[in-house]
Amino acid sequence: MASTGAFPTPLVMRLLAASVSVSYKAGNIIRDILKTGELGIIEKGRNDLQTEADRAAQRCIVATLHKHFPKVAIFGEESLDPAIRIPEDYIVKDFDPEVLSHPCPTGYKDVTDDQVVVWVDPLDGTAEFTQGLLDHVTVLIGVAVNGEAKGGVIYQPYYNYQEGPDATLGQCIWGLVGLGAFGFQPQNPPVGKNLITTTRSHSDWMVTEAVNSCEPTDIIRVGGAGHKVVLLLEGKVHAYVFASKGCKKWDTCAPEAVLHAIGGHLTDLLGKPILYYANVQRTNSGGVLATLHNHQWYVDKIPAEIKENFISDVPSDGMIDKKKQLVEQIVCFHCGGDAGSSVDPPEFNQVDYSDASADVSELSKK
Ligand SMILES: Nc1ncnc2c1ncn2[C@@H]1O[C@H](COP(=O)(O)O)[C@@H](OP(=O)(O)O)[C@H]1O
Ligand SMILES: [Mg+2]
Ligand SMILES: [Mg+2]
Ligand SMILES: [Mg+2]
Repeated sequence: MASTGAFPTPLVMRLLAASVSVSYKAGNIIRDILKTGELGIIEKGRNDLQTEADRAAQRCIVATLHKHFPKVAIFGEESLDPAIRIPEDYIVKDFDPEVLSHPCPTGYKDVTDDQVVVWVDPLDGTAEFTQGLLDHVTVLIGVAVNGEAKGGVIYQPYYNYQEGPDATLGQCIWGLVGLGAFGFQPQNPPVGKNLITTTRSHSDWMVTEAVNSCEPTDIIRVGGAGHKVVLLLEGKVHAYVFASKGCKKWDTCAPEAVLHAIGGHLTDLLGKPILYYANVQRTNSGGVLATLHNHQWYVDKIPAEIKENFISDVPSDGMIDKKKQLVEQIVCFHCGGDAGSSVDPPEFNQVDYSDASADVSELSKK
């Protein structure tokens, strides 16, 4: 693995490099499962589906990152059956050389395991995936540092799929706040329009009302938080407005980091930051608002009657630490680390690594 001369490669860069590499594998797994036609759909709740592709991709990503970074807290969307064994080839050994070729921004050089939380959405846009709207699907791996979204990987497994059966599928976008974002062509949205994207499968009157209050010239209803942020990155929309508590931390961590890395913003509807500490509530109770430019204009456009239905992660007195104590106590999962950790949050997938015998112990050393 590359390192910076006599100094070991900093944790954040290694995490991002491993996340980029494993996102390609997760994309392969998703495409292979779709080809079998056996999606194994489970209804987790109302309008909330899980497929075998969600399950398998999460196993691959979490097992890989856990193997390389055993002391980092990793939270995935899906609750998984711990009895299911993970195939050996799900453990990806590579660390993306392109990521490692970049210098680590100064602020991350001393970041330690306990300051990092990884948020994994193995397949964002599941509803659309089951309906064949494949370009709405992304794999999201977000790296939070001290509770803030800083690094992100957005892998699009079906990028290019309109080009026909011989096209090479997939695009990996990644970014780190302070370094930049890579793997796509940044574009500014068209002048003289106000294109707003929002959910296509989780809408209600408040979602629509909030979009309308932002004076859209066009409304683009598509699936996936990751996909909607890609539309922002590519200059296809001006804002992503979602007045709902339906998105979770794994939906927004990676997209927020990539967007922020090129100067954009992803906040709640009140314009307050979304927090990504290990013990923060999973739900984005403040809704989601993302833009590349003019963020405050959109915050100001959301009517007070809508805003009052949403609760920021950051309390009005700005005391984040106090708020942290108020959230439901969830003991963070530090594999092989903190001996006091006895309870896994329900969202954390409990995986069986016994078949995953790839020897990556050298790589996890600092
Ligand atoms: N009401 C709701 N219930 C459950 N999940 C919701 C939801 N609203 C949004 N989400 C989740 O937020 C993500 C983006 O939603 P949307 O595509 O509607 O914009 C999706 O992630 P997943 O597809 O990873 O589950 C979706 O499931
Ligand atoms: Mg889901
Ligand atoms: Mg999602
Ligand atoms: Mg998902």
